[in-house]
Amino acid sequence: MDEFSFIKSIQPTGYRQSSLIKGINDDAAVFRQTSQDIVTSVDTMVEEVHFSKKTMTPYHVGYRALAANLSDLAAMGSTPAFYLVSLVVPKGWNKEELSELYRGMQELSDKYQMDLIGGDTVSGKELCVSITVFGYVIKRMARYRNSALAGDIVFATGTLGDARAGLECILTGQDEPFLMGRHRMPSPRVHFAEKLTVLERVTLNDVSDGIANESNEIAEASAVDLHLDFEKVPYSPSVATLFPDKYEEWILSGGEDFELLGTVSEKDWSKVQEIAKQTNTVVTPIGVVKESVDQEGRVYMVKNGEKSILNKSGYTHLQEERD
Ligand SMILES: Nc1ncnc2c1ncn2[C@@H]1O[C@H](COP(=O)(O)OP(=O)(O)OP(=O)(O)O)[C@@H](O)[C@H]1O
Ligand SMILES: Cc1ncc(C[n+]2csc(CCOP(=O)(O)O)c2C)c(N)n1
Ligand SMILES: [Mg+2]
Ligand SMILES: [Mg+2]
Ligand SMILES: [Mg+2]
Repeated sequence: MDEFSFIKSIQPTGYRQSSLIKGINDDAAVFRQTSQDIVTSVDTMVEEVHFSKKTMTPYHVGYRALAANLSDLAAMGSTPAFYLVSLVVPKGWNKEELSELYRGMQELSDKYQMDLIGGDTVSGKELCVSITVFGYVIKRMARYRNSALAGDIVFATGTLGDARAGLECILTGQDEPFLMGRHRMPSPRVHFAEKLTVLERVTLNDVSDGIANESNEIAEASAVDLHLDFEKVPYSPSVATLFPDKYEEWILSGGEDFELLGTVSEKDWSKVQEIAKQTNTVVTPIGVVKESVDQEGRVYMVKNGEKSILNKSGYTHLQEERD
């Protein structure tokens, strides 16, 4: 297989998005949009950083790579439309493995009616999958991290810490299909976030690094303080049972759960609950937003009756170089 026969093999047979003018097979893709705002983002998965041959099959790599990008589109309240895939392929990856990687992406893109409209394929040392996504959102309705206000309820979707626990199960050979699935095939909260469009204001951030990070990003961007209650943070009982010494850390900073952390006014909380019900999403209130006296924006967490500052923590790329 060479670069060009590979590209031919992954070319879609048809496109779904009516705004697409030119897809794969020219120097670039073209789509036209006049009535909505366009949301775009890119996230990358690298072998030995985000996955290894031991932790994921090629199918999982494709699925997880697109899921992480869809999670950012969800965190902006947008509807997914297009994606482009940039691949660095090491020697030793065969055609079947690459087509499995695309099957993983396709499973999710079919679910959300997305079109694959381009990419790039080069050879290199480690497998690296970089996906660029585009989504649409009603004009001026994109959901930012800077819109939290004092009095808001802080909420989280799903359960936190599952992906980190799932990774541990995979690495240590414990057969826990649910947790392993949460690591390999996370569920971006696209439908839930889209439906929140009916709300005047909601603050959203997706949980890629862990709520210790993401809550601080909301607090800083909005210049408010978030007061979280540790006892309310949702997690799967099996995580606590299997990893009694680790689960408290993992639910705050395990990362890779691709759930949503948000804030919304108290008056709209019942609507959020209703939308959660409609979209089969579990949503849990975990704290409140208060004014920040010095506008710095901090996160406080009450645990065992004691309140302390919750600092950013979790996985940070480039850490060694900085130390
Ligand atoms: N190399 C880069 N060049 C330009 N902008 C970047 C680069 N890396 C990150 N950014 C920008 O920095 C901001 C934060 O990016 P970050 O990747 O932390 O967000 P995220 O995708 O939500 O988190 P994660 O990568 O953990 O999923 C985004 O606006 C992103 O586009
Ligand atoms: C084999 C293997 N080792 C370690 C990890 C853990 N890990 C890698 S990146 C990341 C944070 C999110 O990264 P990003 O900021 O790029 O979204 C975490 C928690 C893994 N998934 N696989
Ligand atoms: Mg990113
Ligand atoms: Mg994000
Ligand atoms: Mg991201």
